This record gives sequence, C-alpha cells and structure tokens, in this order.
Amino acid sequence: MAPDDKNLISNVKPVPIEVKRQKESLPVYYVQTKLVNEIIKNAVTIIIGETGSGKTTQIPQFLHKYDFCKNGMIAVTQPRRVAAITVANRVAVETGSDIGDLVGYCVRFEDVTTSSTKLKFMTDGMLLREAMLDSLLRRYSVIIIDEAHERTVQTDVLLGVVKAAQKERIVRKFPFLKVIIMSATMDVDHFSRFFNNAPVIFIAGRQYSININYAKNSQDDYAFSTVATVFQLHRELPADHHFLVFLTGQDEIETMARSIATVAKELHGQTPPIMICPLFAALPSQAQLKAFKDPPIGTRKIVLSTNIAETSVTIDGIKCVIDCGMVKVRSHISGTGLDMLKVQRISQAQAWQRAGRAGRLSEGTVYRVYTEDQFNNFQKMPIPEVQRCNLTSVILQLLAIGIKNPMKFDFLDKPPKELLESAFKELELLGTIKTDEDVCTLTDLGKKMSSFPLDPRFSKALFAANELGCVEEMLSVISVLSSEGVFVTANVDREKLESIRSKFSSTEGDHVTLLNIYKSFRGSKMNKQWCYENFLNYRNLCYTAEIRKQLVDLCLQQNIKHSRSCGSNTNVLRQALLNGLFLNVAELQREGHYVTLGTRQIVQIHPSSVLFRTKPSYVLFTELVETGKRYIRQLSIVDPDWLPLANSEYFKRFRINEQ
Ligand SMILES: Nc1ncnc2c1ncn2[C@@H]1O[C@H](COP(=O)(O)OP(=O)(O)OP(=O)(O)O)[C@@H](O)[C@H]1O
Repeated sequence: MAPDDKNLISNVKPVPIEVKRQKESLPVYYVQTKLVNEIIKNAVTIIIGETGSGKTTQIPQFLHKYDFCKNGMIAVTQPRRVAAITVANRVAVETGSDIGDLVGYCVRFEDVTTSSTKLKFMTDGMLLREAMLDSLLRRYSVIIIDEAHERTVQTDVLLGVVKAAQKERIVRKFPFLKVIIMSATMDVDHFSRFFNNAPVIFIAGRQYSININYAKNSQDDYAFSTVATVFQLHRELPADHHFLVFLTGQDEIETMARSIATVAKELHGQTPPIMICPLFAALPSQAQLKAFKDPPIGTRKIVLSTNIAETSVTIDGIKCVIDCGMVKVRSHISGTGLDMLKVQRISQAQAWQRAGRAGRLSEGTVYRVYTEDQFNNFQKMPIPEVQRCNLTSVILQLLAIGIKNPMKFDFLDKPPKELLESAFKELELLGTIKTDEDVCTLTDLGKKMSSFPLDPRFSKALFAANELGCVEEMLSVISVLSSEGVFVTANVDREKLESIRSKFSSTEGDHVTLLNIYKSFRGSKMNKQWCYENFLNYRNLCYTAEIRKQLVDLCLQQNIKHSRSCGSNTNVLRQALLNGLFLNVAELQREGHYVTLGTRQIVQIHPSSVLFRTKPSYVLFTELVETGKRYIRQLSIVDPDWLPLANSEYFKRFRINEQ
C-alpha cells in the first residue's frame, strides 16, 4: 500500500447517512458501471447530463473508486473559483475526508491540496498555469473539463493543451491521459469532432423537477422588474423557500441589496425576516461562502449573485431562482487593444444553467423576468470568449507553455485574425515577445512576466515599477485592483460619505487614492472597526493583503525589489502604471468629453472617480464600462511628457497637446 493511501485511510470520517442517501439517488449513480466502461474504452469521453444529475460531484469519485488515480491525480476544472471550492468541499464530505486530503482545490491565490490529494478541483486558469511548468500535465491521469459550454478563454485553450498533451504522452510512452468533457448544455457534435469523433454519453434525468415561469409582458427595466418579482414572491412564499437572484454586477447587487433592505424594513412584521447574501467574483472566498450557509430558522435567505453561481454550484435551500436575463460580458472593441464590459442578454444555455440552480435538493421554481418569446430569441450558446476578448494573456501563456506559433494553435474555434493580430501587437509593444519571420519567442521580460497570475499590462507595470523604484506602492495598487470593491456603498447621505472618503482622496487620481486607503488600512493594523467607520470593505481589504503577500513571494522569485518605495513621490507610480496601461489613455476635448487616444472612442469619466469634477487634459484608465454611456474607471492624471517615455514606439504616431 502506498504511504498516501495509509494517510488517507487514517483520515476517513463517517459519511452522514443523509449525504450517502442523497448521492446514491442521483441519476449518474445508476449508470456508473456503464460510464466507467466507456471511459476505460475511450481516450476522450464527452458527457452530457442535466443540471443536478450528479456529473461534477460523482464522476470523479467513480474514477477514484475504479483506480484511475494509480498513475496520477484527477483534475476537475471549473470556469469559476466559487464552484471549484464549493464542489471540492462537498466531495470531501461525501468521501468522509478533510478538505485538502483526498479531495482538494486550487484557485488563484489559494491552494488547498497536499501530497495525499487525488481529486483536485481547480479553475481552468490554474491548470493552464500548471501547463506552463509541464505541458504534458504528467501529474494527472485524468483531466475532466467541466462546464465546457461556457467557453471561457482558459477552457478553450485547455482543450487544445490537453489534446496535444494526450498525443505527446503516447509518442513519449508516458502513462496515458484520459480526457473527459462535461456539461449540461453544450454543442456536443462540435466538441466530438474536435476530439476525433469522441463518443458522447447522455445521462438522462434529474432528481427533482423545475417549474419554469415567464414574464407575461416584456419589461423595459429588468432591475426594477426583478426587485418587484422578489417582493411579490417574498409576500407569497414560506420563509424556508430561499431565493437565488441573478443580476449583472457588483453595483447592481449592492443597489438591490439596499432596496430590499429598505422595503423589508417597511414590511417588518408582515413578512419573514430576510438575510441578504451578495455573491460576486470580487468578494473574497470566505465572504462568498456566506451565501452557502443556512439562515436562522424562520428567516428567508436571498442570494444576489452574478453569473458566478450559474454553473456547478448547489446552494442549500434554494427553491426559487429569479433570473433577470442579463449578464455583464467582456468584449473587445474591434481594432483596439481595449476590452469593454457590457450588459447584454444571456444565451439559452445560460438560462438553463441558471434554472438548474433551483431544484437541487428538492423541487424548484424559476421566475424568468422575460417572456417566453424573448427567451426563444436568445442565442443558443454564449459566444466563446476567444472570439470576443483581448488575447494577450492567452498568447503569453501559450508561448510560456512552449507553443511556438500561437497563430496556428489548435483552437476549438479559431479567434478572429484581427483579435490575434492586435494581441501580438500589444505584446510586442509591451516588450514581451519578439517576432522573427513568423517565429515568435518570449523575451526575458516576457518569460518573467508570464510567471505572474496577472494581466500582462499589470505585470509590465510591476516591472516598470522595479526600474522606477516604486514596487512597494505598485504591489498595493495592483492588489487592490485585483480584489476590487474596497468601498462600501453604504446607505448614508452622500455628503457624509464624501467627507469621509475625502480623507483618502488624491488629486493625482484613483490609483493613488486606492494606495492611500490601503496604507491607512495597514496603519490601522487591519482593524475592522476602522473599516466600518470609513465605509470600507474589511473583507476585501484583508483579501487585498493576502493577494499582496503572494505577489511579494513571486517578486522574491524574480529578484524584484519588492520593498523599494517612492515615498510621497507618487508621480513615478503613475509613470510606472502608464508603462503597462499605455493603450488606456484618454484626452480631454474642447467639448468637455474625453476621447481614447488610440481609437478615438468618446468616453466619460465615471462618477465614482475622484477626477470626476477635475477634468485633467490626459488620464490613464483601468477599464472601460458601458452602461448606457461609455465610462472610463479607475483613473490617474498623466503628464503628456510621460507618454513617449512610457512607450516611444506607440506614442510616436500621436500629436500630443501641450497641457
Ligand atoms: N454543496 C452541496 N450541498 C448539498 N448538496 C449538494 C452539494 N453539491 C451537490 N449537491 C447535490 O448533488 C447534486 C448533483 O450535483 P452536481 O454538481 O454533481 O450535478 P451536475 O450534474 O454536475 O450539475 P451541474 O451541471 O449543474 O453542475 C445536486 O443537485 C445536489 O443535490
């Protein structure tokens, strides 16, 4: 017996009888022998089964039981970290083990695995990072790519990477790699063709039924209609029918949380008490997990979530899903290096996934805040991210994995040529790649940058900060931007909020303001009460500190002087940022609006920016968001003289106005 197994057995705990009963009544449970035989017979197996049929939680356990872990671990990838964490926790309970033992998870900035781990749930992005160290993924005997229909950039790249790894392992006579692709709602023929006509297995049935309701008339204001639906149902349904409401983003969730809290106060005594649980990507893992906990008896839990709860997750007690029918997606503005966040209709596949979150532990109901006709006109599947997003990170990763010509990479669907070209152009301008007659290689800087789990623009800014002597500050700014949402948009009057926030405000812009906040938070010894008094999000700031710690470790590995500080001379910090975000510069026009330098997009400063009233001549921005108008967010003032210093090649084609 291997030492690992001894370990494992000593840690086995009794599995609660109701958990055992639950798992043994799932539809996949009845077909496990057939399923395992198919997997044994085939190199690649495509499995399609209804939401809640038990694919994600059970199939990895079957494979473990049938000894598929002899030659390596089983990886199960998820597009989102909340799914990876919660599913891993569930499977740990079902196998009677502690999380991190037999069953572990690995998401960005968090690795809960040990040498005993055999079933590893992880985000697709993390497996891709592992491929950078070993493109044959030799630690794994089986790779399960779950929720493949989502077609995130990372999932799509992984499909090509595992296909190549499988082939190469045969050539090099390494133990064979099995690949399993799963979803409830994918275009199976397309996937099957990609994997040399791999067989498709259908798992019939779900444990509990779901009742679908549509709006009678189409609604102009989906947010308003959603909140109205929540209140109508809140009046009608018993308190133990918990709600899961799908919305588009953090701002919307926070606004809705406030309106629900206000109305609930007015209804005090007439309706059950409410526990509101926000759920969005920027929330730290621990805060996200609150949504999965039981409320006090007699209280209704209302989870307000973005699409991060759309796939794979099971939230206890959810009997009602309320789907606003919209989603915020990132898409590329053609011909630019710029991505934009935009609110748009979901696809039918997403609507089914959302519906699948009800009826997991008992029968459920879905309320769609759109009509059946509207639903029938939704696109069938979401557009793959590789066809609509900035591809710089992906190309950098492909090169780091050792793919010599990413233009010819085996994508399930090829990205449009212009997207690939603009990514190459941007990477060249960032100094990360060299292209010589069709052969593209990473520069030394590119190699170093690819070891950071950051957008290349931020890793470039970090390396520039190393040159300019402000890594200490840059690490804080990047960490805050990676965790987002340090502000609490509290229910207090605006003037009071502004006067409190003005303590941190910098005339230089939002990045220095965020730096001031982070420094003051550290100065308060990371005090919760201090955050409360300053309307700052304590949990997110703690998460920021965690991210920062991990980035410091990576800096140490790359010989970056992580404690070099620019003190109060934050000009250099802005200059370093400009080195990474040089494509994101906007120029003030005589008419009072801004235009992005490269592509002449008309944009406005977002009202949340400290520069909203200042109107400086040139600003760099972190992101572009479209909510009715096109807004630029998270800004810093830049001196036009800095532009050619930040990137002479790029800025030589512009006429920059004197300030
Ligand atoms: N965290 C959990 N707590 C309680 N029950 C759970 C949990 N996770 C899963 N389950 C139970 O296991 C069932 C199957 O979940 P699983 O995620 O394996 O299904 P699936 O077929 O992969 O669905 P999906 O396509 O929605 O991911 C759920 O419907 C639920 O009954």
